[in-house]
Amino acid sequence: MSSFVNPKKKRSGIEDPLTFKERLAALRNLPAFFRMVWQTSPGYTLTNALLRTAQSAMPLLLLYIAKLIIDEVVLLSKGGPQVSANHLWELVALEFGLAIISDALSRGISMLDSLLGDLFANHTSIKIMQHAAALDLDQFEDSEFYDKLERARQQTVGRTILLSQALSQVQDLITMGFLAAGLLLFNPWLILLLLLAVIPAFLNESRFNDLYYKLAWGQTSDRRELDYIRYLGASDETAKEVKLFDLSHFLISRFKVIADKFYTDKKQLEVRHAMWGSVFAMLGSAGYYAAYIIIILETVHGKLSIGDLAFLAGSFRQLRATFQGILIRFSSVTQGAMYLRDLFDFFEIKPRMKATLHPRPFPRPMREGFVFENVGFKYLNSDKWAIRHLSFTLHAGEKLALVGENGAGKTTLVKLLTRLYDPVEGRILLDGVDLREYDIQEVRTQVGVIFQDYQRYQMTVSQNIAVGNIRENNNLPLIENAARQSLAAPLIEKMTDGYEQMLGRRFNQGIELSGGEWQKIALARAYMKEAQLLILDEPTSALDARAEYNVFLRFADLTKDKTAVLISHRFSTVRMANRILVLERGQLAEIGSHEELLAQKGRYAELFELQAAGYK
Ligand SMILES: Nc1ncnc2c1ncn2[C@@H]1O[C@H](COP(=O)(O)OP(=O)(O)OP(=O)(O)O)[C@@H](O)[C@H]1O
Repeated sequence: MSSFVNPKKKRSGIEDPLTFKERLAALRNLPAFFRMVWQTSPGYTLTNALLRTAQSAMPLLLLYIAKLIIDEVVLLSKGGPQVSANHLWELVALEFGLAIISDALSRGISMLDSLLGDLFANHTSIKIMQHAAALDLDQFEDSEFYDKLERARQQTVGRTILLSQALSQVQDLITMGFLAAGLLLFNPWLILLLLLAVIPAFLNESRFNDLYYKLAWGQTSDRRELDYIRYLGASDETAKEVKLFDLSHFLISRFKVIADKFYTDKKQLEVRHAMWGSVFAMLGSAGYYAAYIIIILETVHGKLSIGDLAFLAGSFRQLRATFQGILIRFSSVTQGAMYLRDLFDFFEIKPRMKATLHPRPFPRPMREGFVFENVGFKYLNSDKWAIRHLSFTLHAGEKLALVGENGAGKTTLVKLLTRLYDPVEGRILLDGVDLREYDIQEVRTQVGVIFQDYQRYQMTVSQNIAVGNIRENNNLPLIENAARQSLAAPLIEKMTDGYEQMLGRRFNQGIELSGGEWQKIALARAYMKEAQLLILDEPTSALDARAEYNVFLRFADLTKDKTAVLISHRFSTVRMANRILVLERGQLAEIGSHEELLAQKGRYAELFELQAAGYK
């Protein structure tokens, strides 16, 4: 299979620099987000909301009780022996009780945030995997779709932070409501002063939020390069070449250039932010002290008690601090809310391949085989036909080899046979009925295929083989049998842990295999189920010539009564097939047996001679 990396289209969503208004609009994603959180665990969500509401009343209650205590102390200090201190101690006990409750609430809230966050990340990851599995293969090849999936996937863990931040934001707003109500009751003018103290600071913070965001946005592609260099410079997959080509100096100096530029830009902004931030903080403090002076004067003139003074000054201070907390959190909450859009967009993508309402069962046994009728296919992201005007029959029981130069369309043909894609033009018939009429799951069960770019699962040997028929995951005799058939058994028997041997270097005690060894293991997957059509798309390219020959001899033997398609660039293998189909730029060039095609002296004969000459 050959596919080029597409030049990235303009990436949607988050990467465009958004205005402040647009960022506010992103908050509209939050209700849907909270619905998802609710679905994750209604019990935890409700408890969390209740605890947070209770907690948001605490600052006001504590301040008010402190006021009552101060007033009571003043009264007692002035009063004679007839004044009882009982009430004072009741109040102190009440404050003590509230302080304990408030601590317990905080603990409960952070515990629930953390648990709910974990559950949410798991729930979302599962939803993403389920949704991705339901989509079509060609959707994964659309770069915009892929970006969405990538971001949705990366963001699941980040969203747990959003959860606690968004909840804290709501909680702080309620706290502010309570405190503001307290202030309003005593002196409405103080609210005006408060607004004066915080609004300029808010506007300043928003402006800097925007500047930070724009800076980060402008650096997106450099940042990706930085991540890429970091990966190249320190990863198991690249270590070999980095050493041999002595790339580390080159990579480090490139990294330094970009990273230093980031640092300088960020530093400039940080310094400006710190300067303006202090100016507006001063303004805020001036507002606070103006209010404080008013309260002090009113107290001196006897309009307010000492307790009122403490209460009002405390409320004012706390209101300002809470508001600043909201400001600081604001940018990360909106940023998080914008990423949510990617997640929701991803969930809204629907599969395009239509399932029939009344699917037919796969014929058992297949009688006629597959007929391609003028089949044409082009990939979603390409204007070029990968296959066009293709008509031929794959008879039941036949062994057909596909031959053609790189990019001729061999893998595409296989993908059409397995219904990873549907033809754009023409149709494929199975026993006279359009392949689309059959149950897609049945097609996938009855057709066994091993692609050239098969996955190397970083799992045990037995799991690596069982993926060919994962329902038989625990059926060791079947797995061992498959390994014997693909000629992988002798290799596995030499491993320390045999079938339980972990493969790949990612996990503890995993061992790395050679390309050919991996292929033998992957080939065993083909023998895990009783498929009627078996397809090997060049999964033997890393085997040496003798091993490939043996594998195909065995394959021909084991598929005696089955239909088989094989793709190989080695003609010694290809000639074992009953018929050979030569593809040229997506079209059928020749079809026939090895002898017939040689006699025709066409494309096949030319390619065959070319390879034979190489061995002379
Ligand atoms: N996912 C894809 N998206 C877009 N174009 C693709 C994709 N996969 C393949 N193509 C294009 O379709 C054409 C046929 O590719 P295909 O992989 O079927 O060739 P092939 O004969 O299997 O090649 P090879 O021998 O190199 O494996 C090529 O021009 C290729 O660039």
